[in-house]
Amino acid sequence: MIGKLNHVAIVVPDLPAATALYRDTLGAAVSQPVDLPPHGVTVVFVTLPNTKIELLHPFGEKSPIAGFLEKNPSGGIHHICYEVEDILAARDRMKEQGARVLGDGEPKIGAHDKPVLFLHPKDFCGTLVELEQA
Ligand SMILES: CC(C(=O)O)C(=O)SCCNC(=O)CCNC(=O)[C@H](O)C(C)(C)COP(=O)(O)OP(=O)(O)OC[C@H]1O[C@@H](n2cnc3c(N)ncnc32)[C@H](O)[C@@H]1OP(=O)(O)O
Ligand SMILES: [Co+2]
Repeated sequence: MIGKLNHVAIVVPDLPAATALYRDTLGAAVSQPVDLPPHGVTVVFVTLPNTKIELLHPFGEKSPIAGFLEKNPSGGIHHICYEVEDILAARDRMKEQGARVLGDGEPKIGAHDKPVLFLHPKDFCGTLVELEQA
């Protein structure tokens, strides 16, 4: 059911430093930072030939990544995002299979203006999974 790997997300303590690392040291194409208040994150996208890397930093008081950064002060891989053709069909299938869909179960519009959902890391081998409608 899942398709392409859309992105791998890394939570970072210092977004300008991480941007410089990917742009100058690794030589990648890096976007400007974008604040996404409904998601509680500021995001920088690194575009690679076959996928993207999402550099994340908490935005606002109630960021869902604040706890992760506290536990991983130098940063770390936070989630992996797979594309699906139909987000609502994917959600219903996940529920039928017994996987926990996070939040209220309704898709939100993600960083690429497409609907996204998150699945509990304890149900997917310790990895937080994001599904994005292609
Ligand atoms: C905009 C966008 C986009 O691409 O379009 C984005 O990606 S936005 C990306 C940011 N948005 C999200 O992440 C939304 C979905 N995330 C959430 O709802 C939350 O972050 C949770 C995944 C439920 C975790 O919440 P919180 O850190 O408050 O819970 P917690 O500390 O009680 O964690 C419960 C257990 O899960 C583990 N845990 C927490 N976050 C984890 C992660 N990212 N990867 C693997 N394990 C993780 C904890 O260590 C703990 O395990 P132990 O009990 O064994 O210690
Ligand atoms: Co993401």
